[in-house]
Formats: sequence, C-alpha cells, structure tokens
Amino acid sequence: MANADQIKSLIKSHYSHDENRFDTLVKQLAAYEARKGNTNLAKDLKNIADESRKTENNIIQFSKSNDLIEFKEPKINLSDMVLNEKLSSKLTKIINENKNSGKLRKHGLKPNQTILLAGDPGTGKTMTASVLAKALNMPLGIIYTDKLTTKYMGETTAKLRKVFDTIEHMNAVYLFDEFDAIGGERYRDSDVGEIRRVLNTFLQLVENVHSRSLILAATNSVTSLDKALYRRFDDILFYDKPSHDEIKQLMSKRLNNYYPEKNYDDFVEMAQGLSHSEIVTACDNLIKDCIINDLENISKEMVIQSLADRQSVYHEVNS
Ligand SMILES: Nc1ncnc2c1ncn2[C@@H]1O[C@H](COP(=O)(O)OP(=O)(O)OP(=O)(O)O)[C@@H](O)[C@H]1O
Repeated sequence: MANADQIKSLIKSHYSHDENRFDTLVKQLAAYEARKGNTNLAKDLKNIADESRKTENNIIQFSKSNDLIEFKEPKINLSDMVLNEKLSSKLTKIINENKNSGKLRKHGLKPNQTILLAGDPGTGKTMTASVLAKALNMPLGIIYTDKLTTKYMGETTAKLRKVFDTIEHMNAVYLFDEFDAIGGERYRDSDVGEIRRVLNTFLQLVENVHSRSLILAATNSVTSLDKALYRRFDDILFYDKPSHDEIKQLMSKRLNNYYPEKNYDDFVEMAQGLSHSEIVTACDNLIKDCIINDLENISKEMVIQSLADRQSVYHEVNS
C-alpha cells in the first residue's frame, strides 16, 4: 500500500487544486504498486486516472451553456493578438502564474486570478479571455452581465450565486462581459435598488472562490466603476486604441499576401482613432472584395477607401 509520504502528497495536491501534480502522484503510485507486484491495484489506479482525465476533457468539450453562462471553445493564441509591450508581458505573467499555481500555493501564494479588463470597445478584451483560456487549457465561459440583472428582488443575487457555484465547481476562464451592469457607480443610489446589493454579493463571492478558475470582468469605462471594485481584483489591464506601430502590425497580419506592397506607413493617419476591431473589419472587407471579384490582390486605393468607410461609420455612430 501507499506509504505515509505518498498519502500526504496526494492530500496536499488535492487541497492546493494542483491537478497536474495530483495526476503525476497517481501515476507514481500506480508504478509503485506495480513494482511491488500489486498489479491489479496498479491497473485500477491507472484506469481511474485515465477515466477522470477523459471526463475532464469531456467537460471541456461539452460544457453545457445555460441561460447564465455561454461556454465556448477558446481558439485564440497570444501571438494572434496585436498588443503593446505592457499588456503582452502582463498576459504572459498571468498565464505563467496560473500554469504554476501549484508551485505558488506551496509557498502560501496564489496566482492572479481575478482581472479587470478596461478599455474601448473592440480593443481585445473578449479576445484576451479566449487567449487565457486556450493557454491554460480551460473552457471559456461568458456571462452576459446585463442579462443577470432583473427587476425582481433577490433574483439577480440568486443568479449570481448560481454562476459562482459553477465557477467554483468547474475550472474555466469566466468573463463577465459588460460588467458595468453591476459594477457601475452610477447605479449606486439609483432606483434600480438591488444593484448595490448585487455588487456586494459579487464582491463577497469573488473573494470566496477556491477553484483554479479565472474571473475576468470587462468594462468600457473603468472610471464608471464603483471604486470599491479596484482593490478586489488582482490586476487591472487597460486596453487602448492601437498605436501607429500596432495599426501597421494589425493590417499586415490581416492583409498579408493580399497586399503585396506590404508598406502600411501611408495608412497610419487614416486608421488613427479606429479600434482594432474596426481596422480588422476594414481589412476583412477588402479581402472579401478581392475574393468575390476574383482580384489578384488589393490596391493602395482600395485600402484607402476601406479605411475611409470605417472612419465614416465610426463618426456616424459616435456623433
Ligand atoms: N488586440 C487585438 N489584436 C488583434 N485583433 C484584435 C485586437 N482587439 C480586437 N481585435 C479584433 O476585433 C475583434 C473584436 O475584439 P474583442 O471582442 O476582443 O473586443 P472587446 O474589447 O471585447 O470589445 P467590446 O468591449 O465591444 O466587447 C476581434 O475578434 C479581433 O478580430
């Protein structure tokens, strides 16, 4: 049978939620029992581990979306994003910390798991959630925060508790989209009444999560958030519209071989003020034109026209 040290290590890895370590220990135990001639026990241990891994993979593949959380399979890599140096290194750090959560927990530390994502629409907040989920091999669960809120007393907090129950029991990266719906300061004293209680419930629940799940909250305006929120998150990531250099990177990544001239300097001014999403849309529109009209490639004039179109849409929407 397993010796005292093996049992203690297993228990420790269970309580520190270090599933990789737990998995390794079970395998070591099976090998140990096999060496001692307990082949049946060794086989049983191996089967249990294999079955559990299968179940975990199934959970990832088939995590059932419900009316509160929409589960998605994350498909985006960090290298797919165009990010400034600061954001890129912060994301790398979050990924590394969470990959090494077991190591950190052994030293009484925990990885940064609650992150506020703040910035203009279309600058990569949802994409970030997907990147983190993929890098950490977890499903992505999106919570549309405005859908949580109802006018009935107690109903929103009850829904929130349900969401956090899932967060606790199923490891995933959870994104509270449009977080202002419960975190916004403007609701503080308003008739929406319950919102304050909802926010307090959120703050309590978020502090009591012990799973490996990451909790992200996205907002378009960090200044509209209740100040109590800032210190409750482990980190805040700020998303800006793309810089000159990022505009060029975005366009070159997207247009790639469709634009053989490959010089994007002349477009920087024209794309200024547009979000990443709008620039990507301008590029995608060009590629679609190219495909539909059987064009060999995209001309400079076409790029200028497409960016001008996006600028006029942007001004229409924001005027
Ligand atoms: N940093 C980025 N790098 C590359 N592409 C980006 C980036 N940000 C946004 N995009 C493009 O824009 C699309 C929309 O981005 P995303 O949904 O992540 O924005 P968001 O910040 O979550 O917006 P919203 O606040 O409106 O929800 C992405 O699918 C991608 O095509």
